[in-house]
Amino acid sequence: MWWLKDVWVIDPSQKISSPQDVLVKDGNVLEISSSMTEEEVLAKAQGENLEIINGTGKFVFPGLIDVHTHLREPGQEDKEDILSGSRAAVRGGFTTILAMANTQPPIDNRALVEFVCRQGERAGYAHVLPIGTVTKGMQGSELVEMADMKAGGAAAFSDDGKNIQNAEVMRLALEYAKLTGFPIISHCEDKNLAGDGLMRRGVSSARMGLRGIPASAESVIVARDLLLAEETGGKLHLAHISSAESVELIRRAKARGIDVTAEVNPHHLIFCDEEIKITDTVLKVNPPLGSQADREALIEGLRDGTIDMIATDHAPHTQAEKARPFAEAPFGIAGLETALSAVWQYLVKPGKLSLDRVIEAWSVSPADRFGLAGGTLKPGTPADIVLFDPDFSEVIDPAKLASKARNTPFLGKTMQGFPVMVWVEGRLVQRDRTVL
Ligand SMILES: NC(=O)N[C@@H](CC(=O)O)C(=O)O
Ligand SMILES: [Zn+2]
Ligand SMILES: [Zn+2]
Repeated sequence: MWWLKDVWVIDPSQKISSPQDVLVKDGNVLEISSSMTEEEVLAKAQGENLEIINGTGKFVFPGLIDVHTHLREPGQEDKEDILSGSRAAVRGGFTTILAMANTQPPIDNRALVEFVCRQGERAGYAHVLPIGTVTKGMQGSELVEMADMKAGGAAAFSDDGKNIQNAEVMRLALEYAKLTGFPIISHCEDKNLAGDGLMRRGVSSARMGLRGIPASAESVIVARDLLLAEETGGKLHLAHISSAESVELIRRAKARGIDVTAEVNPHHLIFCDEEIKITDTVLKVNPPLGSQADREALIEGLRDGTIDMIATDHAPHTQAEKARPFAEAPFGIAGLETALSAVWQYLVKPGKLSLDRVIEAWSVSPADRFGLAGGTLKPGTPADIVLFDPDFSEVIDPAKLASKARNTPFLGKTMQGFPVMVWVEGRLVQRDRTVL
């Protein structure tokens, strides 16, 4: 049994944000209360071994749920695999991760869904839930067998990495997915507008002489998908929203009652196109980083609830791939191990976002939208818990990363604010930044 003493508990699902004590027993949260005596706790332990953690100055919140991670297994295990990715997850404070379907082969049938579930269970760290593709082979034309994949353990459907260009296929997908109750996760990118662009089109791309991707490459598909969601009554989730224009479209759609949710990645909240260097591909990501005005609009959208969730879009790549010239390197930023710290340091500490809102957006909302366990510390629920130390500082050292990937903009930097203990179903899986 665990007694987390004098911690600041943030649980937006129960409207708690105050100093409390937390008891964890038999894999579940037993009790949250602000007045526990040693006698009471010992009586509850019923002779079981009791570990007391002094949490003064630290936060406890429900484990983060990341609805957008690329774990690369099967097929590209040199970039990441389910074991390394789920270890990286608990190191970063995530107790549940949704694994994107753009593996090799893509997760487009029940057998593959079951394979990902099984590898996640074997790894035994964060809960790993597979996202199935929307179309067979991610080819954008023929729908997968959604009900069968749901029965196998899929949690959502997405052709992430590629946009479904054919609007009729997207319409059918939204309609058909209603049978499962799952959202279709859309990677909004018009292929023709994006062309072979390398970064967001604007002053910076012009200055660097790099081919640009206009903001409209995203927003025209956001608009299309919102219209299709309205027409079908289907559930839509928009991945990695990156522009002010998209935020405004979502705001209006929500006012109309369209069943849409949206996520934003930490890198779009923290960096902008001006920071990209042609000699360093680490900020080469899809969708590309926008302008400062986009970044501000994304923060405002997250604050006012237009954007529901934060998600890492953890996109691991090998060092050899990322060492290629800018035009040839793959898009993607690895995020699992640094994302929470980055959000703490760049957004919460400077007062741009409250920690309560961050937990709501990274734990409660994902659980609600995708119908997942977690996102709460309600007594009787599985203890997926994070103890976060805002003062803990660490150099992002490649030797310490649990992920196979090194493509993070924070490599070598000193960061502050980290999860220092993480439990999955009451089992301690990370302590003092070491995965157990
Ligand atoms: N985000 C990225 O830049 N890359 C992702 C694909 C994606 O999320 O669209 C990847 O799979 O590497
Ligand atoms: Zn994508
Ligand atoms: Zn992605």
